[in-house]
Amino acid sequence: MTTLLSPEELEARLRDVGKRRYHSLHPFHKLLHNGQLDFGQVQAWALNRYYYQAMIPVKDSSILARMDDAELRRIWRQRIIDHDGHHEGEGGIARWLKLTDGLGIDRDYVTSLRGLLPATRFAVDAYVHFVREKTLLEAIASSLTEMFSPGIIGERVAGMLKNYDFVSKETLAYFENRLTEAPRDADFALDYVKRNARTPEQQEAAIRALEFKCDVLWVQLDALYFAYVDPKMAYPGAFVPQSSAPPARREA
Ligand SMILES: O=C(O)c1cc(C(=O)O)c2c(n1)C(=O)C(=O)c1cc(C(=O)O)[nH]c1-2
Repeated sequence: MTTLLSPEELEARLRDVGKRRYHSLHPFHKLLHNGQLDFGQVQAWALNRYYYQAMIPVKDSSILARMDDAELRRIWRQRIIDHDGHHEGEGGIARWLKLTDGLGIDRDYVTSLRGLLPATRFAVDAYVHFVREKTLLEAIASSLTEMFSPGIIGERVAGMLKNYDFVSKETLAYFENRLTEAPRDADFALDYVKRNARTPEQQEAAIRALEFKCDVLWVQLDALYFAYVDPKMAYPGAFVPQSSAPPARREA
């Protein structure tokens, strides 16, 4: 890219990345939302995604540490609070564990990360390394997938509630907060990128950063697909579903 885009043109290019590459397009998500996965496959999704959730505040702490402007830090630190909460048992990570609890996976097993697919670990770690190694502009731009997340979250919650009797509004509560947090975070990050990508090279780098992040999300679903939907081989040590159906519900 050699010409400087207007802020509006840059925004259009960034939105176009989502239209082409966001993980809403991945076949695994279509199966998840349309009720075409069995219980064990949904468990595998929740267990692997726990690592993404757990590392988001680590990633945001790295970004925060690179900000030399107190005003910026005051805004960015809210993301860490959203995921960690102020106290034990609060925040997004705790809410994600309510989902894995609801799906009957032992908490210690989830948080031990012993059942993770290797590609989940590598993809998530790549995101953390990216924000440490690239420019602050690229680090912030890489969070812009959140521009697209309210759409997929709405689709996911409605689809899962309709199609799986082993999930409930309570177990999916994680996503409710994201519907307000994600647009707030994405609006701020988009405004930052539009104001601070002032050369064609910086604009190109911001677009590439968002593409990279789409890849981080996409390969996590590739890994789930090849391990649990169309397995050609077992992943040594990874979580093995015990059953394709949830255990029978006991009457209270
Ligand atoms: O459910 C989803 O599809 C989805 C997508 C994304 C995203 O697009 O990166 C995030 C989340 N959820 C999410 O819950 C979350 O906390 C989050 C933080 C970030 C980020 O890059 O800082 N993305 C996302």
